[in-house]
Amino acid sequence: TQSTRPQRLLGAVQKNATRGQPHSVLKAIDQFCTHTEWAMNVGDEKGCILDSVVSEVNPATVLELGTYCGYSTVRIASLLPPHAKLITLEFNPDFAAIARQVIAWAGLEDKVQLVEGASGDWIPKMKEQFGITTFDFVFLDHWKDRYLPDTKLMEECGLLRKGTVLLADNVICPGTPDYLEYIRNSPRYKSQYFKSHLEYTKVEDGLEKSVFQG
Ligand SMILES: Nc1ncnc2c1ncn2CCCCCNC(=O)c1cc(-c2ccc(F)cc2)cc(O)c1O
Ligand SMILES: [Mg+2]
Repeated sequence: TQSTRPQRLLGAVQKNATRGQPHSVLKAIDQFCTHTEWAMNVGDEKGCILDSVVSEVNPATVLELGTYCGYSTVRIASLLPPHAKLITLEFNPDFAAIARQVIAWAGLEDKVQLVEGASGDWIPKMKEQFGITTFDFVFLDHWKDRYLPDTKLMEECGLLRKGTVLLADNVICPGTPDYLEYIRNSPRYKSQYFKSHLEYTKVEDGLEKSVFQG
């Protein structure tokens, strides 16, 4: 039977990366996606911007919306302080199964809790299920038409505090126009656009960093 792209990506990690070395996992995925098959990981160019924002925030609690194969999960978790926790939500069980193995290969399973399900269902349950009061950092990389409703949902559920940083992928390509309009015009956020390119291409894309003002 035919393998899927995530299965082929995992194979490239197991073949070319060293267990317990997150940077080698990222390098293996980026090489696979550059030379063999494009895949919708945040990639190395936007990944460096992600790294700088995560390092600046130094978060104890992280929420990632949209795990896919776990590339950005590994990227973020490898920068977290010892007792920090990253919760990542993935809707697609096949993607989640691959991501678990990629995260394990990087040796980061103790910092990561991968939850299968839709963001809209899980965001209201974060406090009771995981003992989270608020998130220090949120990476939005799931369905582009869920960025806005889920941000409003996080506000309503009291998951954001003064200073929480939201970082949104793909605000240009595929694009999240309603989210950008809201977040850039809301007095409750201070936003900044980081111009970059769609992973592994020359197409323009970028990340929007927004700080919740409380
Ligand atoms: N927990 C949850 N709740 C709701 N939805 C959930 C979810 N967990 C997952 N999903 C469902 C997300 C599915 C993947 C989202 N990402 C994308 O759709 C995406 C697409 C491109 C792209 C760009 C140009 C092209 F020509 C083609 C594709 C690039 C990217 O960086 C992308 O992140
Ligand atoms: Mg993305």
